[in-house]
Amino acid sequence: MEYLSTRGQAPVLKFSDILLEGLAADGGLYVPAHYPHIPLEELERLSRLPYGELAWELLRRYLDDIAEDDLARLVVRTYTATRYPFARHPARAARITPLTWLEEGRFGLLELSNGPTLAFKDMALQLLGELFEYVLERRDERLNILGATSGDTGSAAEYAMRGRERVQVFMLSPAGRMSPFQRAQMYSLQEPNIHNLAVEGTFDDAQDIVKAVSQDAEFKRRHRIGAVNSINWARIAAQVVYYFAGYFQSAERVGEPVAFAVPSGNFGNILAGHIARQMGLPIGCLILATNENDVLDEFFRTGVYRPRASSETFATSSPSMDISKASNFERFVFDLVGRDAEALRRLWQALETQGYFDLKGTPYWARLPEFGFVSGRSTHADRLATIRDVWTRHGVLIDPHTADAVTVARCAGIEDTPVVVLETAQAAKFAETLREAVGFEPPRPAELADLEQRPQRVTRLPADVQQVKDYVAAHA
Ligand SMILES: Cc1ncc(COP(=O)(O)O)c(C=O)c1O
Ligand SMILES: N[C@@H](CCOP(=O)(O)O)C(=O)O
Repeated sequence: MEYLSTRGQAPVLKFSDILLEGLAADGGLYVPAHYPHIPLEELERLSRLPYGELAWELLRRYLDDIAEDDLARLVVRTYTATRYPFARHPARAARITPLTWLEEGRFGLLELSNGPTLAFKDMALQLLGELFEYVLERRDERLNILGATSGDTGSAAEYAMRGRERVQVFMLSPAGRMSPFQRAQMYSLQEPNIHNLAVEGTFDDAQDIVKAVSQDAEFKRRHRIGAVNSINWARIAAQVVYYFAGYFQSAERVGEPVAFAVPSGNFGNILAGHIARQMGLPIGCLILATNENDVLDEFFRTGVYRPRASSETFATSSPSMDISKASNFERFVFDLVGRDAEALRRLWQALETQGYFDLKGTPYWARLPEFGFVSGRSTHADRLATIRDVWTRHGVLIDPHTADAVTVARCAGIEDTPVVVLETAQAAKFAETLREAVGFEPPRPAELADLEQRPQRVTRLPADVQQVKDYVAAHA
């Protein structure tokens, strides 16, 4: 498989190169030259495989410059119940992403947050840890990973990379905008290859810094800068797998449509659903849910994409989705404009010069229904009411991000297909909001009982590209 940049002005590369490259040299994001199509009879066969084998079958189509046997070994050893032990019902942990029906056959939760950091980011990042080590060892290279987090990517990346000899992680997090549990997960890590930098700003500021540093070609080359955010295509590829796993658990028959509801911020999670759909998975529709930071909902309702400034980005009770500039949206728009890199560049130029683009009235907007998106937003009051309702009626505790998707999915009025909500984090990460909703704190795994009491290690920095570069240069 060849990979090209959405902006069309960077070299075409193979998978192992883009794994280490992260952001493309022209500022775009790497995408595969095509999405492999999986016919119905092949879907039937895949539906009978355990998660690890399913992952290998799908990933080998994208990661095709890694020897198939080696990839099988890396993938199968990643997707085990030992790495993803925290299933709602321990007997179902072997499924890796078990489905919990709230209404049998009609409305369910796909558990994606049973890994070490209790968020769906572990689904891809545990594999990325293995892939980085494999490729770096074969090339005898090292990598300095620069990442940005709104709360969950950071800990998942750090847990996956800690102690790995050839990798250092520099993770920017928005100071004061994550839950105490999320902060403690990252800042309590003491491994010398982990560097936590609390930036005075929002997630978008942090992500802008990551992109600015990555676009300084000389700095990137000198310090061998790589990415763990969904900038990195390997993240998206690994996330595609759980749509297949969720589909096979929920469809009455292979071939029948299923809708997926996805709590969204940086657009990586739902982009993976879009790709699964392009590959032939019978996804009826993709229900995109935002919190009060509703830039993406605005686009799907009006055709206007208007990223907002940090000063207009609210700190909400689903903090990991406090994002107003969705990085991966660029990959979707690339498909929407018929993979025309020049058209894509014109739209991103408009973002630079006028702060928005408007697709209403264009042929692109007319094509949008083909892609099956439905969208909606949720507020603090909605998420509290939903958490309370799901607990009272079903005895199931959900986290605030999942609650946003449940809220929006319930309003979407989909009656004719099962609806599967992606459960992106465990309630334990957001104790304060859960207490407000149901009156008690959610249980957590015994091994994390003292998490917030552990000593923390973090460096505070202003949201300034040069200061981040200086820090990386001094510690890389
Ligand atoms: C718990 C949780 N839910 C949902 C999201 C949104 O996912 P995405 O940024 O891929 O749209 C995030 C952050 O990425 C998250 O951490
Ligand atoms: N919500 C994320 C933000 C980063 O998204 P990513 O998927 O691009 O890594 C987080 O929790 O950090």
